[in-house]
Amino acid sequence: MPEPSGTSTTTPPAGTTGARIHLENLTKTYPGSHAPAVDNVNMEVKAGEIVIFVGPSGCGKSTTLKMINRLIEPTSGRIRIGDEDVTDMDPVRLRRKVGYAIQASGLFPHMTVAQNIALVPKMIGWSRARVASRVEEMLDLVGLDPREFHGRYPRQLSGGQQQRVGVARALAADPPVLLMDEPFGAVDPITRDHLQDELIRLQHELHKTICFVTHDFDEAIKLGDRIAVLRERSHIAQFDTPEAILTNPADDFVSGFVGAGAALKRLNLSRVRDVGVVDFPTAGIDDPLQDIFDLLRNGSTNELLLLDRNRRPYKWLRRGDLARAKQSLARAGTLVTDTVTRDATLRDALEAVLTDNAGRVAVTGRRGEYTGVVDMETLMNTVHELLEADRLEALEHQHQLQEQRHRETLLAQEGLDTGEGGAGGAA
Ligand SMILES: Nc1ncnc2c1ncn2[C@@H]1O[C@H](COP(=O)(O)OP(=O)(O)OP(=O)(O)O)[C@@H](O)[C@H]1O
Repeated sequence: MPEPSGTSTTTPPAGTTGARIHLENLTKTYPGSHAPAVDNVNMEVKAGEIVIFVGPSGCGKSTTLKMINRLIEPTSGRIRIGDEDVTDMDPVRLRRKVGYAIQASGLFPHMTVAQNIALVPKMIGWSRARVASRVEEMLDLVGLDPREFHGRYPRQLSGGQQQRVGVARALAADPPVLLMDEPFGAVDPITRDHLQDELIRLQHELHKTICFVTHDFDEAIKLGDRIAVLRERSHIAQFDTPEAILTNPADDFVSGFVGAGAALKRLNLSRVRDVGVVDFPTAGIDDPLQDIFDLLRNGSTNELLLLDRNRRPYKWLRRGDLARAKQSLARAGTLVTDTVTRDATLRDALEAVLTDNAGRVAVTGRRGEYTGVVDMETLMNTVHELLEADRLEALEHQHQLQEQRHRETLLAQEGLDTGEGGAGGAA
């Protein structure tokens, strides 16, 4: 279960979960073009999964995405959402089913945050009261305090906050499907990382079906349940899990996309919650000084983590720091500068651990409260295990391919056609 929400309501919205998307022979030829921009795409996105479209610039990612909510009308082919053929559906009705988030500029600058979020619910005729409460609920969901952000204009928000509002707006009418077109393309790398973590957290709560376009393969690995690597005209080069694409790229085109450093990229596929988060001795900032002294002097530990009044990690305190403490902890210890959540990737955790002097990082819950610690040793062991498992899987796959080829050769010698095709990836 997700941890409770931070600001007001604590129960996640009992909302609509995802619906299957089915693209059948979907084609778009822009007026005046000879060749199609998207050519005969067939793809099934399962209910509740995140599928990422990656591929070179101009290969047709956005066109494919925008045909799903008919911002671009297909030239031919069909789109199904759930059991319904939406190819000819009234676009206003369709947009009730499909939320859409783009880069921050997608917010209307002359409308407040609340007005931006209320847009689609109003358009589809929700009552004023229902819209108002939905706006509050959505702001809360994306981690913005409704009291503070309700009446602000987009220009009064940071890039990351604008992006959160964009996601809130896309989800406001509770659509089963969410389309995201490079939503985090315009923010700095750190904010981007946080927004990605937020999306993962949201998805744990909401289980929407999400199609997400990005240029960034690392982002694809981090967010995708499956990745569609597209070549020109949206032809599917490989459509598979991040693990499969990293360990068994279908061809040179896909390998080129995976790029160097597959081992490091592998770290983006596992999360802190998948490794052993260990307990660490802690004390509260208001605990009697003597108790803290005693714990460090007599206990089995020579270091502890001091928590603030909200149980957030505050300082690392070593036995040697006590000499400087005198009657107060104000000047003793080392401030905690970095923490990770349980949804952070191992890559984020490794980075935090590498920049920490003592080689560990505190893990926090939704409201920043302490939940444990990850250290270098745990990370190293996990990474070795992961890479070894990948290696064995790749060997097994190679072995299977060799056997298949061998079988085909034998059958061909017997004069029989096997009819087995190559190793395709498309659904
Ligand atoms: N409105 C349009 N009229 C004509 N051609 C278009 C139009 N929009 C896109 N195209 C062309 O269609 C092809 C696919 O464009 P699309 O924007 O879908 O690609 P993309 O993969 O999303 O690109 P990028 O990664 O650069 O955003 C490109 O060759 C583009 O020039």
